Amino acid sequence: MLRIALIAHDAKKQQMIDLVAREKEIFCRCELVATGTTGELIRSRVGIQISTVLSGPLGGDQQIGSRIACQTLDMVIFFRDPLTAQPHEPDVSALLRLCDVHNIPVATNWSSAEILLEHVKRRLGY
Ligand SMILES: O=C(CO)COP(=O)(O)O
Repeated sequence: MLRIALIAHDAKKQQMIDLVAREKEIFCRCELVATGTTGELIRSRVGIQISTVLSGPLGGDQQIGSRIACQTLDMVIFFRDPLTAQPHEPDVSALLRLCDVHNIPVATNWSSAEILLEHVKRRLGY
């Protein structure tokens, strides 16, 4: 089963909910993990099974990064807010850096997420 991390900064959380709701059938067939607030929102608004780590600013990005380093994640969708400074910017950079270190596909906006999901659909035989 494909293991996908879902993360969204506050200004992008609605976009993440919209994406997961739209592609619910696909996401239901994946193993999902999210940072705390993103995951709780997805769970309550979309009604999909998703495990959570800590909230991003409290270490959640680092926990996701650890999974990337341990090779227990296959893909990351991380809707970053490029217009707002984040107190945990070093953690955000570290997570994205680890995706590059371990060659993990990462989408940081809607268009790239759609392209990654096309790949997921093909893998699932759609
Ligand atoms: O801050 C985040 C990613 O950097 C996301 O964390 P939350 O999902 O807990 O809001």
